Amino acid sequence: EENKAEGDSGTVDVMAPCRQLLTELEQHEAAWPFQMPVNGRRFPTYHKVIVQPMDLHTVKERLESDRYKTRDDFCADVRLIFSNCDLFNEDDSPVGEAGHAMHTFFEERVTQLWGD
Ligand SMILES: Cc1ncccc1N[C@@H](C)c1cnc2ccsc2c1
Repeated sequence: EENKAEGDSGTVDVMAPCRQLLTELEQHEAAWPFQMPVNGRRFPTYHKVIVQPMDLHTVKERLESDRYKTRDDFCADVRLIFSNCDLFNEDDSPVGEAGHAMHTFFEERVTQLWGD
């Protein structure tokens, strides 16, 4: 869906880079723990510790339903995935290591795309 902003040459899709970056995150080899919401039955303490769960599928649904008005809104939800991961998982655990790898990759791409 095109963004409503009118440039001089028609609409400008300001969220296109976010969709591209989300696809790269989904395809990353370390994305496996973050594709879908954490299952509370498999991890009964998770929702006691993590007050705002987030995952890549939820980010995709929000992006596709125009819930993000700026790229900062998008980045804040993606960063929530990694802060939740840091809080619940040991650094030297498989999920913890995957979270660090994904977070490093994400911040490097944010700098390349938006360079601020
Ligand atoms: C990101 C995260 N944080 C804390 C706990 C879980 C997870 N991920 C889930 C998908 C997950 C992560 N690892 C395993 C291993 C067997 S089932 C399963 C499910």
